[in-house]
This record gives sequence, C-alpha cells and structure tokens, in this order.
Amino acid sequence: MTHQPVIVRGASLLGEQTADVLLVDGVVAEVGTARVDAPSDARVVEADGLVLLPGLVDLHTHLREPGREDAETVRTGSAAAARGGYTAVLAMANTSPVTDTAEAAERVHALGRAAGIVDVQPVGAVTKGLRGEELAELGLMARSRAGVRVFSDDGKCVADARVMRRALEYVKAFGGVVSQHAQEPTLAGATACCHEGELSGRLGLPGWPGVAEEVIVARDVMLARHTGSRVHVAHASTAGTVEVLRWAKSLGIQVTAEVTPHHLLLTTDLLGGYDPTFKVNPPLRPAEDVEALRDALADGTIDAVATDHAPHARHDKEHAFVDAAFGMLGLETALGVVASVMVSSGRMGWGDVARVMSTRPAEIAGLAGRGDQGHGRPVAVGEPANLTLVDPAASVVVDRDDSASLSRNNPWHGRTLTAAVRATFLRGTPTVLDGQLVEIGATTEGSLT
Ligand SMILES: NC(=O)N[C@@H](CC(=O)O)C(=O)O
Ligand SMILES: [Zn+2]
Ligand SMILES: [Zn+2]
Repeated sequence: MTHQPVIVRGASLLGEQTADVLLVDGVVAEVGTARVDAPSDARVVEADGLVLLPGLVDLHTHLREPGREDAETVRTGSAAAARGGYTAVLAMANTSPVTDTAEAAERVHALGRAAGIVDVQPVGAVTKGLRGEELAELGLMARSRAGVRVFSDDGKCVADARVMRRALEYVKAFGGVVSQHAQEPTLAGATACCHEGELSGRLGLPGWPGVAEEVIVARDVMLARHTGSRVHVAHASTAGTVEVLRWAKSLGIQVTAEVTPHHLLLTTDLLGGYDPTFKVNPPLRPAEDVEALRDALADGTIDAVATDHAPHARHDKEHAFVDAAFGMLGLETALGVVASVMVSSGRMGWGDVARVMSTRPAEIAGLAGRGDQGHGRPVAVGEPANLTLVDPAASVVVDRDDSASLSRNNPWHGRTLTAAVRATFLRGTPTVLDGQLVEIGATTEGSLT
C-alpha cells in the first residue's frame, strides 16, 4: 500500500522534548529536534503545544459483532477507538456466537482488517460457549491467522479452579495469557447488581462484595505460581485486589492487571438516582477503593488502563436498575479520564500515560513484538508509525451524541474532561485528523480472504 508521507511538526514527544516526526510508508522515517525536511507531497500536521504518544492499545473492548450489530459493529467500534486515540483493540469473546474457535477468531480479525481503522485483535474464549466447563480451541486459535494470545471468558468468571489451572498450563506453551473476570459466583449471587455496602442496603439493591473479586485474584495468582504461567486480572476494582497484586508481584509471580477509567473516577454513590447508565460489572466502588486503584496505577502495581467499552442498545439499558444490562462506553473518553485523574493531579506524566495505555497493554497482549504489525513501540526511527497526537490543554464537555459508537450508554455525558485526541495514525495513515474521523473505506489488504 502506498501512503502519503506525513510530517508532524513541533510535537512534544511523550510530553518531553519537541521534535519533527516524519512518517513514510507506514514507519517513522525521521525524528529530528531540528527542522526535518519533508517530501513535497507530504501532509503537514502542525503540532505546536501537542503531545505525541505511541498509539493507544485497549486490552478490553466489546465490539458486539457478530450477534449484536444493533449495539456496535467492528467498524463503528473501531471508529470510536480511533477517535479515542487507539490504534489497536482486543475484542472480547462474549459475542454471539462466542469467539471460541479458530474460524470465529479469524472472522473477527478479518472484519477488523476490512474496516481498516484500528487493528482488531480477537480475544479467544477460555471455555466453549463461556460455560466454564470444557476448554475452547485454545491452540487452534493461537495458531490461526488471528494469532490469538489473550483468552478470556469475560463477563463470566472461570470459577472452576481445575479448568483455570488447565487453561494456564495450556496457554503457557505459546506465551498466551488468561484474562480473568474475577468474581466468585457463589459470593456474588445471581441477582447482584451493585457494590455490596451501606448504599446497596439503603437502595434495596442486591449487592456483591469486594471479596468476591479478591478471592479469585488470590486463587489465580497461586495457580499462576504453580503452573509458571501468566494470568491477567481484568478490570481490577478493589483495594483488596491491589493488596493481592502487590504481594504476588513482590514474589515474582507472573500477574498483570488492568483498571478501567470508570473505576478510577466514578464511585458507587452515583447509583443513588437508580440510573442504569452507572450499572457496570464489576460495580462502581467506594472512594477508598478508587484511591487505592489510582495509587496502584501510578506505582505500576496495576499495569494498564483498559476501557471495558461495553455498548448496549437503548432497549437493553433503559430498564429498572435491577433489569438493565451491565456496562458502559469508554473508548472515546478513556484518555480524557486518565488525563483528568492522573495527569492534571501531577500523579503521572505523559510518559506514564504511554506506558499504561500503550506499551504495557501491547506487551501483555503479545502485540509489541510483531514487527511492522507491532504496537506500543517507542516513537523512534524504523518503528511502525502508530501514533496519537493529544492536546493536553483542551477542556471538553462530553456529549454522548458526539460519538462514533452505535450506543449511547455514556456515563461521562455532561462532564468536563481534560485533554483531547487531535490525530491518530495507523501505520502512517491518519484515521483521525483535527479531532475528526478520516473516511478510510476498505483497504485491499483488509479484504475478507
Ligand atoms: N462490563 C460490563 O458491565 N459488561 C460486559 C461484560 C463484562 O466485561 O463483564 C458486557 O459485555 O456488557
Ligand atoms: Zn468483565
Ligand atoms: Zn468486559
């Protein structure tokens, strides 16, 4: 594929030194602190005052295709991701049908290539049909063209310790990882829909306790130690989980973890109005948990921010609180939330944002070492030109209707967030410019072969 060269002028790399960055044929061709000469046909992007980051990588996205194309498709979810500064997303397996075979994984991968807006890396189910009983085709998914490395029954916990042990043993052979939705079902209860605490009692809503998450995280780190395999904790939400992670990492156990933007900022008292927009799994927690999650992200105990972007159609979300679907949108607002909570407060710099939203997620997902198809790489000559240009001084009032997603379950509507994505580049091709999506259309390499 031929690209128009791009010259990004005067951006600050990871918020530090200012440079001109030339993108040619999908890679970073030059990085210069003095003025870089660009080919005459190059597109010039003036980036004075903007911050250049490696393209963001989302470890945890629900794209809903196949099965619920009324809520999101691979294309619309990819567009929302690009607007959020992402160049790669991991598409969760809880679609209909479930991504539990090589064919299903290849299909999602091909849909992503056809949309051509971000790289869509399918997550494979751990067990057939997410039923928690029989392992899915882990090896076949790994060896397929999709090259699956992350496996998850997300939405359902792999509750059976024997099944979890087997899965960890299996994925070890090809450097895979199991991403666990940690929730002990016997402690959570079938009707639970919010954090169990003083507020759930007052609202008369069945709750589930933080310990339901923590006992599974504790069990899984012990299984990771026993098997010598790698476990990833999806959407960590409690201070107790942070304690277990800190302890496990101090012993050298191979465990990584993600936190969502909403668990970094929103608290359980938002449920006071029974608004199902704030119904999510795991649930919003009290402020003490939120504080522990921020500390853990800043000190590296939690490796990554992952959105858990969970689009839902109106008719699934607009119900009485107990009946509404779990989940909230996240791709377009994640960077703004992280900037508002972590950067504005001085707890993290832009280099840290690059680490938790690009480098570490790419490493965890096995995307960092994939040559010219790699993500989460440094902004340096010869590296794939997957980049995000951010205005760190912007202040944006979130409008749920200003979205590329098909769904509107946006918990940030009406809030003011700091920082905005100005441009996103996928292998040197702009997917977003001046904050607007660039119409891309199907690329030849993305054809459904
Ligand atoms: N996060 C959610 O609240 N919902 C997710 C499932 C999940 O990640 O638990 C979904 O698929 O809607
Ligand atoms: Zn989940
Ligand atoms: Zn999820």
